[in-house]
Amino acid sequence: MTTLDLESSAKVFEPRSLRPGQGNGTMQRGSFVPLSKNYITRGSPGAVSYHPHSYSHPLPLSAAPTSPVMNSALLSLIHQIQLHDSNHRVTTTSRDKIKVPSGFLPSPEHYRPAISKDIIPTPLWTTLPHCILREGEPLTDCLLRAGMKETILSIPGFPYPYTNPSPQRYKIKPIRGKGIGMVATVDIDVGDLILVERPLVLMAITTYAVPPESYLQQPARLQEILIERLQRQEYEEFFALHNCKGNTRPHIQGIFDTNSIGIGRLPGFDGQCGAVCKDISRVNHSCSPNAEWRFDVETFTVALRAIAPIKNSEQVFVSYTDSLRPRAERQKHLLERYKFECTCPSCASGSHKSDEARMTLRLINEGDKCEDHDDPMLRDWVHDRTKPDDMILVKCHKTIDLLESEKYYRGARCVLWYQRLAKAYCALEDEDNARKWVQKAAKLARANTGHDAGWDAVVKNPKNTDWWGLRRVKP
Ligand SMILES: C[S@@+](CC[C@H](N)C(=O)[O-])C[C@H]1O[C@@H](n2cnc3c(N)ncnc32)[C@H](O)[C@@H]1O
Repeated sequence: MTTLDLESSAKVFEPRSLRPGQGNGTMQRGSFVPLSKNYITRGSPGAVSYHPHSYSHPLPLSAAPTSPVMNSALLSLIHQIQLHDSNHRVTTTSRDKIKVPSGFLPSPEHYRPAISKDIIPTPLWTTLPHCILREGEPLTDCLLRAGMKETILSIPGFPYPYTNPSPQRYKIKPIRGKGIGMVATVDIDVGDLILVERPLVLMAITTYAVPPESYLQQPARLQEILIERLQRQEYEEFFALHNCKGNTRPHIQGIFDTNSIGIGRLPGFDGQCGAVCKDISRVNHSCSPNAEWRFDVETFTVALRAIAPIKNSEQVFVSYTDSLRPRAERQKHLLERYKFECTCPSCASGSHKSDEARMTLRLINEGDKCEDHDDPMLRDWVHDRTKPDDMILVKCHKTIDLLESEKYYRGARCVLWYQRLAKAYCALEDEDNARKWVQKAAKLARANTGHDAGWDAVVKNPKNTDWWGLRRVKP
């Protein structure tokens, strides 16, 4: 575990509150561009203001952190253009074929910069984003490492606007035997957004992968300083969260260890980060989860989306563990780490059927040679006419049957089987099945990435894609 020097940390402590009218408005490295009146600071509705950047970085930065002067409509337009311009660009003119997205779903790490070895992992307490776009929008108190804030602020257009579904699609309420949980208040389809939330707090955790139980254990004082910075409402919301660790460790650490959401890597730091949210941290666990969270650095929010259909009044679940592991291992991990015994259908059934199905899925994943932009299984089938026409259909249907029997729809490896099946039906010119599976692939792509990843265009017209007829069955 990395140890952090509190003495030197004090030098990089940034004030919490955003006061109106600060800064001189000149742009230099390490300072912000003043914001337009569309940016509103906390506690000063409508004020023209920004957060002065008091931290001076010892390293040359590749780009000055900027915050463009533009309104949210313009930001949203730029976002659309950037999305359209990404690797997964789709062309919808009738002349060109629609490109079916290849390989895995896009990685959320496209902003990950090269990390300078000179960066010392000094902690930096700060508040992000540095401004808000709408009155009442929450901010996140962060414990970062040197260089992270600059890298995040150098993302063009940061922070992007975000909106929540209206009316609200969930409520937080007591659940028998599970403390508090989240329940759907409408029917929610696969890929649909349940909510988007700015975390209460966010922490850069480690520079390397470590066992789950120890990875959150920052020195307690660092966490305390972070919590002391919270505004009154967020402070109360943080302390209202569950602490499953009792008095085995400081209370704040217990809350972190119970409620932290692993959000992976953030720009400017090669280690893992975690966030605690007011509502998303209330979602309980199932080994057959119906929802998945994903951190989006541009909006600085966690989005919770359905990965399986959720009916009105049903509980929303995520997975706290590697749910393809055998039941006994999952139970052990959940009991040690979160102090509960899982009673989800897969754990409760007590039969070996679920373990066997999950073991098969694990082996299938491990043996799968699909890489980012190359899927040898599909490529060989398309080009090698000696292979049976239904080879891909049989493999995909077998795997998807297993996934569906286990109600397991998590991650890019799982979505890959739906993508493959959709492509195979396009290649075989089977229009009805192509439409059915392309639609499922599109919904799961959205559930896993937050956007359609190029699949919506394929849904509209599978016959106009570059996969259509690639493996036309000879008459
Ligand atoms: C991140 S919190 C989830 C919200 C929590 N239920 C609450 O009351 O605030 C994790 C804790 O919720 C409880 N929990 C989560 N999933 C559960 C489940 N499937 N069965 C029983 N308890 C569960 C455990 O106490 C666990 O330590």
